[in-house]
Amino acid sequence: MSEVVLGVDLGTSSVKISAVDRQGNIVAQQSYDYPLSQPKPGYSEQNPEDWVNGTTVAIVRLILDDGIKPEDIAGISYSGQMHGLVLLDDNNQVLRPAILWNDTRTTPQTKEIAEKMGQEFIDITRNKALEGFTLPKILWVKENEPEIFSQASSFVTPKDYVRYRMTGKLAMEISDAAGTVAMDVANRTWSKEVQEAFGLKPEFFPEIIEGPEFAGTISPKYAAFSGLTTETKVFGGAADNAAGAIGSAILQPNMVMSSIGTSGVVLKYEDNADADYKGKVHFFNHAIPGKFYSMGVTLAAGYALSWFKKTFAADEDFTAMVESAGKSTVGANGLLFTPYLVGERTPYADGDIRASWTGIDGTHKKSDFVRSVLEGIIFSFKDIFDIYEEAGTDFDTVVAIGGGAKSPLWLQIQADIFNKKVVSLKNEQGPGMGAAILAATGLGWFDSVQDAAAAWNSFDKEYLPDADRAARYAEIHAIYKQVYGATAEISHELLAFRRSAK
Ligand SMILES: Nc1ncnc2c1ncn2[C@@H]1O[C@H](COP(=O)(O)OP(=O)(O)O)[C@@H](O)[C@H]1O
Ligand SMILES: O=C(CO)[C@@H](O)[C@H](O)COP(=O)(O)O
Repeated sequence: MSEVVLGVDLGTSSVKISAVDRQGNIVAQQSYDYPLSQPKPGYSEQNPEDWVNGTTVAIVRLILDDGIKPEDIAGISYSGQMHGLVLLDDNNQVLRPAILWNDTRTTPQTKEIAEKMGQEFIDITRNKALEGFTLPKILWVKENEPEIFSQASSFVTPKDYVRYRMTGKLAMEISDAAGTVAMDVANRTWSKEVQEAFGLKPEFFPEIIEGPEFAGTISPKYAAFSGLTTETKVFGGAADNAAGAIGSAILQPNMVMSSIGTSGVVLKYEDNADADYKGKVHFFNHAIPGKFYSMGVTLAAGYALSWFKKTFAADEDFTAMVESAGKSTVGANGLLFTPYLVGERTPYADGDIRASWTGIDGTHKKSDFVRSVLEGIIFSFKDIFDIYEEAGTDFDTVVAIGGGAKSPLWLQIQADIFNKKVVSLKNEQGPGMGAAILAATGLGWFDSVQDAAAAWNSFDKEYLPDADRAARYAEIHAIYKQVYGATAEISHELLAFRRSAK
């Protein structure tokens, strides 16, 4: 077999590794699931050791089951779930479970940041301090677990931790560093203002590296553990959404990415740091050196569908359950679902909002409920599209990626609700492909990330909007938009009631 690169996509539900040859073909793929721990309402944690073990099992299977020769693996890079806090001691030992991107315990810390730094925080980090970002998590540990924080000497985000375990070298790649909201995004450095305002030492912040930058080789210890050789070169990688954008060739402002993973994301490529969305969407450094991207996030997208399946259709096949929505109608016969199962980010930065069904009728069938979930998730994406449209941005093509892009019915629902052309990839592994592209660029197989993304681009089927369905969806989306305001107070009271339970 010829040379390959490995793209390691460290998601929230599983790690998926794609072996990609020099022509951009995925020659083998392996994945490994790991659990999510939700010990209290709003909490979401994982054990970093599960990421390392899952990654290692998938690599071992690529070697033993798929016949990938270790000496043919020229390079490895990563895509990683963003914002998770992995706190490390002096010896780089993990001090507590990682606090993830969808953990919303940090509302007091987000208020503290806003009160202390106000507009200056948004001007520097280009983001509002939201619950999911890493800085509020750091402050939460500092305030709530001082004995643990006193032992902390550094921190990293999830895929940067896995890369550390594979190479022995600690660093943070820039698109994930931006997602900590402790960076001066336009100047591409850690922000001294943020460090001083919150009493965090500069040494606490690891070195920042670029997406395609060489980060080391596989360490002898990890080679013995995994079967890899110490010749394999390792490169920085990207935050999963930046990697997804690279893997789906979102390289021009007329295209957006729609990703349905555990979270949901609408992402736009930004050539420079000029755009000003006033903190309504996130704005981060890209893993393409010198570039940026903006995005809005639905906290529970694929998660909402998986929750529905686990709770109401545990014995059904996933694909069959999703396709049963075809028996319902546009608008699920008047049943509306909002997907705020773990709070929301965009457009409502509200960690305490919760999901709802409105309009349940005695005639509704299970297929209506499935369809309402699929539609509610996409209505929430449409809210993000509306922010971009209000800001005067225009685009004509949506590239759909993530586990949710496996369903043709859901892709058509996206086209009809967005009223735009939706394009799928030959393989929905956008982030894994993005990670492979960063390794290929780092190895010098291509002159730039853009060249690699264009060469390995694998657009597949197009889904065009139907004018009648799009018009019906526009009517229902206008009703959907009223649900947040109408349910927020009740939702907050219910959560307070739940939290007060002994
Ligand atoms: N056959 C399917 N049709 C539609 N959606 C699916 C299907 N299988 C899985 N999914 C959705 O894909 C999501 C996982 O996507 P993935 O991109 O793997 O997430 P992550 O990167 O967060 O681990 C699940 O939460 C699930 O809702
Ligand atoms: O918090 C965000 C982006 O800001 C999430 O998109 C995470 O990056 C997790 O991604 P998935 O596991 O859903 O791919």
